[in-house]
Amino acid sequence: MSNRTDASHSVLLTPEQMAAADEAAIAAGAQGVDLMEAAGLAVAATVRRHWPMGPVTVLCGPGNNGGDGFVAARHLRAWGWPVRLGLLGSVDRLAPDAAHHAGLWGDAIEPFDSALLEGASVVVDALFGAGLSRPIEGLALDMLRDIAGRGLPVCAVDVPSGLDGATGQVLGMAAPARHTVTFFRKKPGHVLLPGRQLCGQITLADIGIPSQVVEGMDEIAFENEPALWRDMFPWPHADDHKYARGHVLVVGGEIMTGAARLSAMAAARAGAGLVTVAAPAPVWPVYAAVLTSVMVQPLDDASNLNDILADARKNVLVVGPGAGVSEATRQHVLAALDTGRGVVLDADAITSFGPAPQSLFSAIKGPCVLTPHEGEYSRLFSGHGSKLERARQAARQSGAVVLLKGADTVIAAPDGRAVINSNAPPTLATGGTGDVLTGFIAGLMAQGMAPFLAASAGAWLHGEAARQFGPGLISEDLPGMLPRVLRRLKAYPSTPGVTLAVPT
Ligand SMILES: NC(=O)C1=CN([C@@H]2O[C@H](COP(=O)(O)OP(=O)(O)OC[C@H]3O[C@@H](n4cnc5c(N)ncnc54)[C@H](O)[C@@H]3O)[C@@H](O)[C@H]2O)[C@@H](O)CC1
Ligand SMILES: Nc1ncnc2c1ncn2[C@@H]1O[C@H](COP(=O)(O)OP(=O)(O)O)[C@@H](O)[C@H]1O
Ligand SMILES: [K+]
Repeated sequence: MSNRTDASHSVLLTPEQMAAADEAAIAAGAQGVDLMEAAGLAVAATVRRHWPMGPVTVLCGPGNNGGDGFVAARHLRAWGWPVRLGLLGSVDRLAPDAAHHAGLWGDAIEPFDSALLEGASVVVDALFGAGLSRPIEGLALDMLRDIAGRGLPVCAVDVPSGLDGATGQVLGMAAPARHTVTFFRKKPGHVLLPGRQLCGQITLADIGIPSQVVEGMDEIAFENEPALWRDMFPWPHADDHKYARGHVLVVGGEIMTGAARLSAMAAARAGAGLVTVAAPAPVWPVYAAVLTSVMVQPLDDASNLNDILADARKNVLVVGPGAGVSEATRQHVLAALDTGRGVVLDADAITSFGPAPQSLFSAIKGPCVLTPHEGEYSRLFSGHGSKLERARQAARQSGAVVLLKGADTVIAAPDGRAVINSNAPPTLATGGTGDVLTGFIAGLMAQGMAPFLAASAGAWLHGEAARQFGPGLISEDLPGMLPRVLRRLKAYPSTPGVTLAVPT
C-alpha cells in the first residue's frame, strides 16, 4: 500500500495512461497475472480491514476488472469468508489473465442475477474498471440498481462500475461505494465530481508497477497537495523589506465594496508586502474607514488608474471582485494587462468580456490568472468534455492560467499542466469566498510565485482554511485562518520528487 510520502502519488492517470503504464510494466518484465494477483489481493485486504467477517458477494465483469474480482474472492475464501461469486458473461470468453485467475478460483460461478445479493453483508464490485467505454445497460444496470436500492455496502475495484475514470461522470449508472481500491495511481475520475463522492474512501494500492513508467507521459494531471509546490512557496527571508514582498493593487468597485476589501485582506494575509485598494472616489471613505494595514487610493477614471499604475512596484493587479460589469471594468482590465505585470482577473472582470472574449485573450501577454466559476466560464469559453479538459482548453485559448472553481476546482496552465483540488469543504459555498481566493493567489504572485503554482497553492490554502475553521464559515473568516494554515504548511516535510514547476 502507498504511504503517500512521495509527491508522485498525486499523479492522476487517465485510463489510457494507465493502460500505457500497465504495458510499460509488462514490457519491463512484469507479468499481467501477477499485477492482477496483487490488485485482487489489495481488494481482499481492504474488505478484511473494513468489514467484519460475513457473507461477501463478488460480482465479476467480462474484462480484467473481473479478473481482480476472481483473485479477491479466492483470498477472502482462504481467510474463511463465505464467498459467492457471479460472472457477467461466460468463463470461456474471459481474457487470458482473467481466465487464469478464474481457473485458480475453481469454485462455483453463479448466474448473474439478484439472488446473488441475498444475505450479502458486503458486495465487491468488479464489473467494470475506469476505462468504461459505453453506458452500463442490461443485466449490469439491473444489478447496480438493485445494489443501490438495497443500500448494500460496496467495495469497488478500481472505480464503482459505471464511473468514467477520465471524467468523473457516470455512464448510465454507478452504485456508490464505501471503499474503492485503485491501482498504482488514482485517475481524474476519482477526484472530479461526482466521481469522488461515489468512490467513498479510496485506497491506492501498489501492485508492482515501477513509478518510472510515468516519466515522459504528456499531459499528466495531479491532485493538489503541498508537495507539488511547497518548495517554491515564498516564505519571507531574513533580509526582506516590505517592497521585496510585492505590492498588490486591487481595483475596487463602487457598489459592492466588500468584495475588493476581502481580496485585499486575503492578499495581505498571504504575505504581500503592501496592498492597496484603488477605490472609486465617491466611495473612497467607505474603503478607508474599514481598511487599516491595506492602503486606499482614490480612483477617478481610467487615466487616473494609469497614474496609480505608474508605480511599477505594484507588481500584481487584481480586477473583478465587486467591479461591476461595464465598459469601465473592461478598460481597467486592459490597462492592467497592458502593464505586463501579474494580473488576476475574477468575477465581473471576466463577465465584462462576455460579448468579446477574444479582445481579452489577445490582451493577455504576461502572467495572468483567470478564476471563473462555471457561470463565468461559460460566458467566455465554449469548452467541452470533462472539467479537466474544459479548464485546459480555456487555458490554451486564453493564454492565462485558468482556475475553474467548484467543489472540484481545476487549475490549468496554457502548457497543459493541470491540478485538481480536492480539499475544499462545502462550507465554502457562501458569498465572497471566491474574492478571498483571488486575494490569496495575488498575494502569492506578488511575492514571486509563478501564476500556476500560486493558483494551486492558493486553492489549497483556501480549502484548508475553510476546513480548519469548520461549520459556520463566512468569507471574512478565511483570511484570519491563514496564519494557522501557513504554520501547518511550514511543518510539512519537504518531499523531493514531482513538482509543478516547469523544468528548466
Ligand atoms: N495488467 C492489467 O491490465 C491490469 C488490469 N487490472 C484491472 O483491469 C481493469 C481494466 O481491464 P479492462 O481493460 O479489461 O476493462 P474492464 O474490466 O472494464 O472490461 C472491459 C470489458 O467490458 C466490456 N464493456 C465495456 N463497457 C461495457 C458496458 N457498458 N456494458 C457491457 N460491457 C462493457 C468491454 O467490451 C470489455 O470486454 C482495471 O480496472 C483493473 O481492475 C488489474 O488487474 C491490474 C493489472
Ligand atoms: N460545494 C462546494 N464545495 C467546496 N468548495 C466550494 C463549493 N462551492 C463553492 N466552492 C468554492 O467557493 C468559492 C466560491 O467562489 P465564487 O463562486 O467566486 O463566489 P463569490 O463570487 O461569492 O466569491 C470558490 O473557491 C469555489 O471553488
Ligand atoms: K469496478
